Formats: sequence, structure tokens, C-alpha cells
Amino acid sequence: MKLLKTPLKDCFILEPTVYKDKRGIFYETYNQKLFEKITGLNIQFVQDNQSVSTRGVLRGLHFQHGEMAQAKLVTVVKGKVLDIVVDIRKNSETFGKSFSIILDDVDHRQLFVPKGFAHGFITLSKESIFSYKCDNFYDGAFEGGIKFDDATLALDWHLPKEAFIISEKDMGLPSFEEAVSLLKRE
Ligand SMILES: Cc1cn([C@H]2C[C@H](O)[C@@H](COP(=O)(O)OP(=O)(O)O[C@H]3O[C@@H](C)C(=O)[C@@H](O)[C@H]3O)O2)c(=O)[nH]c1=O
Repeated sequence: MKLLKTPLKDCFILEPTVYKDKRGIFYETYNQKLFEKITGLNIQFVQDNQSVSTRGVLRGLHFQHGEMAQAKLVTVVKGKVLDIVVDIRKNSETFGKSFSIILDDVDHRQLFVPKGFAHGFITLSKESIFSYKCDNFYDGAFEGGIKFDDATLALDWHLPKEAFIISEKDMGLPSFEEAVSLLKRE
């Protein structure tokens, strides 16, 4: 497994070692000992989630705040997505900066999304199976979000807007400015 840096503080990419043979492929999706050795982080993941989406489905940008903040290790089991993260930690040197990456079932890369980041993705393939580990439990009372088309962030989601399929909840999310104004300096 290889660790690749991103321009955002504490956010990195993991590239698993993929073993190929005549039957197909094998790779470890998570190995706590190796994760700790490579990242230097002692994280206890407590919840695993999986979502299935069709092309154009955009989920995000989401985060949990305060005591329920979550670090996530995200990956794509099937298909291809554009994954986007935004550092919304007010004390961070990369506050307000975003990073995007293609995650797919070819490279099997994983993105580590630290606590205090907003996260979203859009499915670029016909269907995607998106899987992620979280180091804190889901709690709707601590959910926050930023509207996908926020003017300050000006994110490029790679597909025309007409193709987007978005939940009503996500359509009603606030701007970047509004969302961060509610956050404490953590
Ligand atoms: C996230 C989540 C949702 N739910 C429920 C709440 C709701 O009824 C249903 C669908 O929830 P959502 O619409 O929030 O699902 P979704 O839009 O897929 O939410 C996810 O988006 C990506 C971008 C993330 O980063 C995740 O952390 C998570 O926020 O599932 C849980 O029971 N546990 C969970 O951990």
C-alpha cells in the first residue's frame, strides 16, 4: 500500500497493492496495522457505510460537526465517481480549499477525509457502489452541509448540471459562508 499526499492538510490517498491472477484480483480493503504504520494515525473506525447510485447522482457536501465529527476512508467498489472534499477547519492552513479525485474500480484508490472536512461525490459511471468507513457514528442532530453549487467554492462536478440527481435535503443546503459561520474554531 502506498500513501500519496494531497494539497490539503491531513488529507491523503491510499493506493492498495492489487494482486492479479487468472481468476481476477485480490486486495486488502483495510488492514488496521498497515494503515497505522503508513499513516501514523491511530484511528478506530466504528461504522461502515455503502451507497449505490446511478450516473449523475450527487451526494453532498456533507459533514458532522462538534463531538460527532467524522473522519472517513472512502472508496469505490464498483464504477467511477468524482469525489470532492473541502477543508472547513477554521484553524487549518488549507481552510476553504478543495480537492477532487476520481475514485474507481480500476485503481481502487481510497481517500482519507479528516474530521472537519465537507465531503461529496458524483457518480460518473452508469452505476456506482461507494463504500466508506467512519470513525464516529451517524447522528442526524450533528449533520451539516454546503450546497454543491456554492459560488465561493465554484466546484467542477465534471457533468452538466442537467444530469445531476440530488436529494431535496441537499438542494436546501446553505452556502459555504453560512455553513462555516455556524462552526466553532475546533
Ligand atoms: C449517512 C447516514 C444516513 N443514514 C440514513 C439517513 C437517511 O434516512 C438515509 C439517507 O441519508 P443521506 O441522504 O444523508 O445519505 P447520503 O446523502 O448518501 O449521505 C452521505 O453522503 C456522503 C457524501 C457522505 O460524506 C456521508 O458521510 C453521508 O453524509 O440514510 C443512516 O441511517 N446512517 C448514516 O450514516
